Amino acid sequence: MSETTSVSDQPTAEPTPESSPRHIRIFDTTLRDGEQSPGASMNLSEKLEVAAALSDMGVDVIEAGFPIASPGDFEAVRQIAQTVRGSTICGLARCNEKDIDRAWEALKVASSARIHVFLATSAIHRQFKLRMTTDEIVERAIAGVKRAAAYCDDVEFSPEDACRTEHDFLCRVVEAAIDAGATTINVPDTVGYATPGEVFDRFKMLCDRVPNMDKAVLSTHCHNDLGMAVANSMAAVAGGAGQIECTINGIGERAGNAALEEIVMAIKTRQDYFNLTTGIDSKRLVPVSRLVSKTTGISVQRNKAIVGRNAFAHESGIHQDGMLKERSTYEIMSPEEVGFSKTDLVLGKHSGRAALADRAKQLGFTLNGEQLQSVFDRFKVLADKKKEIYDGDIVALVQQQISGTSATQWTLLDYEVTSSRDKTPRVRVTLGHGDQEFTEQIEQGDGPIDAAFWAVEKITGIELVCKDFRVRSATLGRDAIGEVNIEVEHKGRSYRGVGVSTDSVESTILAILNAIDRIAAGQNDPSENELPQP
Ligand SMILES: CC(=O)SCCNC(=O)CCNC(=O)[C@H](O)C(C)(C)COP(=O)(O)OP(=O)(O)OC[C@H]1O[C@@H](n2cnc3c(N)ncnc32)[C@H](O)[C@@H]1OP(=O)(O)O
Ligand SMILES: CC(C)C(=O)C(=O)O
Ligand SMILES: [Mg+2]
Repeated sequence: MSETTSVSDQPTAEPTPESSPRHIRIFDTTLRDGEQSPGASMNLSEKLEVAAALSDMGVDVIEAGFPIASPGDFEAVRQIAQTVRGSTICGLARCNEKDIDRAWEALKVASSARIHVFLATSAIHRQFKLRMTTDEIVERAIAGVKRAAAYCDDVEFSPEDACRTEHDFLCRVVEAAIDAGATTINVPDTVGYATPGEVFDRFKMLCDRVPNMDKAVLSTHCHNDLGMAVANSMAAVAGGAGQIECTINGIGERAGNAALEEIVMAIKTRQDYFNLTTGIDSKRLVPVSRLVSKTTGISVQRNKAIVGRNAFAHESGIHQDGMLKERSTYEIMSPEEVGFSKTDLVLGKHSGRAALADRAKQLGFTLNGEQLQSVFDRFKVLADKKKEIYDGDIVALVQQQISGTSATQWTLLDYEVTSSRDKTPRVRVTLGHGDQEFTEQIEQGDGPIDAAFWAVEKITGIELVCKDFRVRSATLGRDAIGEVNIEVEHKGRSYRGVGVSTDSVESTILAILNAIDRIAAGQNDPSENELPQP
């Protein structure tokens, strides 16, 4: 590395912003649009818990529901308005008297309340859904905003489907809504159709063309039908928006809304580029994500940005090696920043020695080069069989190494077992000894384990009396490692053996071979062979 380069240097964004960052309001609509996700309905106490968590996290505005929708929604908005402090509480209303009156009825107890009035403006919605002319839409929008403004001074107006609305008409409606008292103008991409370039142009167009645009905050509300909700939200901000509407985990109607955690971390991580800030405590993102997932029953996909289980997990050896040397090689933000406890170096078939040695060390084992190589070779064989390697797997592999199995003179090359309820088990075992191979196939014994004993005895010519046989699961999961511990008697002396594998027959054969190695080495005191604890 050259003297002038620091490890924390990221590629420089152009141009480098010099002014102080612009604050972006975070408007969370998990409890309203998020709840519109099929199957995501929440009950009153769940909504209260989520609202409190959102407020604690620093959300500026919480859209708590759509009070006219049902008595339950009304009560949830009312109780959230009554109990949650620190955030503005908002309720949604169509552009009609009943909706707006009902919304205010629920919101009036809030210390800071907002009525959010919406009316679609696009030609498709005007013609087919509302069956209204452009003049009627403007008139209705004005009347709705005025009614809301008579109740409270914080009124948001959304021209629904704004991103498919003709520019001229959108400007006309927005100007009229601001004149009528709207303090926030939300420009939704209701059907997730827009692209970032188009969103930027539309917001810029509104800033340039609507004469009273400076009297209201512009807001963005993007849906994720084409997977562009977050990118579109950021484009809106670049075009002049000061508020972003989003939901935890990106839940919402159809493919969902822009994900709050992604927006917040994009702003935080790329402050060098965007020069923006939010009031969100990013350490709350993972806990709140978990809460919403548990409450709605909508699980978070493993590879979900920021809050997914894999978001800070690295499995590849090359990445893990880089991470162990310097974390910024493969992490653009720290897991602790978003509320995870730590980076997860997952051991699996793509891992290398550096990560294996590191994990063994964390588990209390310091391996020398030879030991590491031996454990690594068996680790790779195991990793080919198992999807995930748990800490218990590593402990078992290292213990096997320390207890001397690697020095075996007999090695298991192959085996095949056939067993059924009524028939005598059949086992074929192939062992290696030096550069020789020996295969024995027998049909004998009470079960596959017994048959394995017979086959190994036959090949090695060493007679064994099994005094103790224990199998325990050394790890978790259905594909857990089975650790077999045996005590055998040979010529009046006792010997122990241990074997580990995901297959209990294989663990048994490995344990027998381990005991046979001890017989050959004269290690007949079982107490000496006890496995060291990590
Ligand atoms: C883009 C969005 O996310 S908008 C919010 C969507 N969320 C929801 O719809 C969830 C809650 N909704 C509900 O519980 C119900 O739809 C209710 C209670 C609001 C209304 O129920 P209903 O009175 O039975 O009406 P329904 O839902 O069948 O149809 C909607 C009506 O509202 C009208 N409407 C739709 N948007 C608006 C609006 N912004 N302003 C005024 N009227 C509107 C429609 O034209 C239709 O009227 P019509 O029956 O005269 O044709
Ligand atoms: C109510 C409005 C803002 C909405 O959810 C949308 O247009 O997607
Ligand atoms: Mg929406």
